[in-house]
Amino acid sequence: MTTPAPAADEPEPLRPLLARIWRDYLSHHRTPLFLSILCAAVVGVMAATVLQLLEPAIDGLFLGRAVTIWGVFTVPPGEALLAIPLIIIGAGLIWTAAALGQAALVNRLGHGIVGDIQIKLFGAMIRADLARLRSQHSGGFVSSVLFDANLVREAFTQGVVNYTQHALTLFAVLAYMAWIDWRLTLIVLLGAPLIAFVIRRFGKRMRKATTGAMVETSNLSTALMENLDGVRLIKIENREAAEEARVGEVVGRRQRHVIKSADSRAFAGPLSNLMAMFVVAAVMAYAGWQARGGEMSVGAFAAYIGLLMAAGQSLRQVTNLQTVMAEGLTAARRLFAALDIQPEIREAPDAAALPDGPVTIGLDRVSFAYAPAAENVAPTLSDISLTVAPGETVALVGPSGGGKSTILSLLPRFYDVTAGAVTINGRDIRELKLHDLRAHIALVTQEPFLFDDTLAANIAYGRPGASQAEIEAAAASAAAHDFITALPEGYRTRAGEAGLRLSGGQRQRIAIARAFLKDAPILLLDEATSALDTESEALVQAALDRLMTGRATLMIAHRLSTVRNADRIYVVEAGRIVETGSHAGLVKKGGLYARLAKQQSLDGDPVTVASVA
Ligand SMILES: Nc1ncnc2c1ncn2[C@@H]1O[C@H](COP(=O)(O)OP(=O)(O)OP(=O)(O)O)[C@@H](O)[C@H]1O
Repeated sequence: MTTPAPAADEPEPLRPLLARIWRDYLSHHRTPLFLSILCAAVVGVMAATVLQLLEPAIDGLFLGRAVTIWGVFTVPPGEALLAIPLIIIGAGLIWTAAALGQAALVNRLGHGIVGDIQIKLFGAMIRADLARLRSQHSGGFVSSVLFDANLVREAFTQGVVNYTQHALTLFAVLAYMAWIDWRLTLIVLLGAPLIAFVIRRFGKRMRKATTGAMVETSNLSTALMENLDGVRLIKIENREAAEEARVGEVVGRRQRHVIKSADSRAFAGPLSNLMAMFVVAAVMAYAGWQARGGEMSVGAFAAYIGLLMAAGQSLRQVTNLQTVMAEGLTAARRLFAALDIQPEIREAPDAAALPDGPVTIGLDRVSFAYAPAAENVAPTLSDISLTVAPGETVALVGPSGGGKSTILSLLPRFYDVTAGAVTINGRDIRELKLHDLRAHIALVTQEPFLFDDTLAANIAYGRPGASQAEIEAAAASAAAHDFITALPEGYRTRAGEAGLRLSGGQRQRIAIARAFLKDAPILLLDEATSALDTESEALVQAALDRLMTGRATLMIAHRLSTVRNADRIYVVEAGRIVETGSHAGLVKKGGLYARLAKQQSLDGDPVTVASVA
């Protein structure tokens, strides 16, 4: 239920990670990236440049001296009143244009990258092996797609673009400061590592806290989804308050991490400010003492202090970036780890096409285990052999947990066999194109899944280009047309999570219509009628009988009444086939099947052993 915490302290392979972010995401957007860095550079330099104007402004405007602007233009005393405001407006316009350009470019780039990551992540998730998807709660994926991708964006915007801006501001400010008084600047530079040290310490704490918050966000998303999925159970067991408390705990844990991280971020500011104030005080004392001796003008003094404050600000930003970067890189590591897991069920490079037409299915001495073989643990399936020819219906029956559903899931390669082979027309399915294999199979399960889309789209899910006439013909064959047309919006009625709630039998008939439309030569039925009442079952069974005609059908049924007409019945117990034959033959044999049939007749099942025998 909980997502394993990414190890916060394990060494980060930073270079390959950054190289990959560059290769996979940034390098596709070189021009906007270059432009945004250029804009950031202009913003950075402008911030320092405007501050530097303080010196000529004060000296020119208040003291009426001739001043030199940026060491280049000399302004006579009478013109400073006009020149300096005009220069400030000019610099302000450039600054603003660059800042606007930077924001627009970074927003597009950053969110574009988030989109790229989200699409890639979803692609990897939907192509992942069923075994892997089953082993992880979907809440973890949701939180990764929604939140982790954004952390990477923040690292990019803050890290790449803001870093450039603040680093350049810092560099330009220090250069101006050195230009005004290099000795003083040297003293200031000696104080800088102290501020950096304080900020780094907080950064480390913050990084730890944000890693924790990331894990708890994923747990929260899991808890929320689980509660929505299990809402009926929660209500019937009166567990609302208990669930509230459980989610409250996760929220609380997440909150603690988030507060710690926010505290570190917030405390680092004032504390480094305090340090900066010490430096400013020292500079004031020294500069004031120098000014007395006439070695520093008032303007230069004011500009120096202004620049010093700006330097403190930029230094704080630059040092703070490492926390954002650490956060983003931790998220990137998680994302890349998820993206890098290659599905084990893959198509062979020289996979053969499977032509359309009837097929024969075979299982040839198949063994299978969900987990890697361990001592003293029997595999889920052992030595299973069976065949289904075109037009034949073969049934799997047996006690719960025997392995029937597992056999079915081997055919579309949801899992691959551990030993033996599943074949189609005598050819191992691992040698076939995966797309062709699955295109040859229609699957109808006990609880068919409907998307939150129209009924027409749900029926045509396996054949998106199907015409309305084809959809209606399939629905008619599945005994679904009449109930669909009786709905106010007919085929345009929305079904699925937020749409119309259909009865079990109706959903089943939509699934059968889907299978009719797919018109695949292999039909897999996994307890397709066991959830239905007798009346629904009769309708669905009639539809299924029509669907099975001419196809190779492998079906699982708990109610033996539904397998009575099967060409062959395989009785599966503890992963092995223990009996094979027709209904009548197996009843006569007096083995496990006969016992099951007897049990069901005692339970009032409509088919009794006597009625068949
Ligand atoms: N995804 C899975 N991972 C690990 N073990 C599994 C998985 N699915 C099923 N099993 C195990 O494999 C065995 C066979 O299960 P399977 O669902 O194939 O039986 P079944 O005969 O279809 O049962 P039922 O009639 O109750 O549906 C069971 O012991 C089950 O616990």
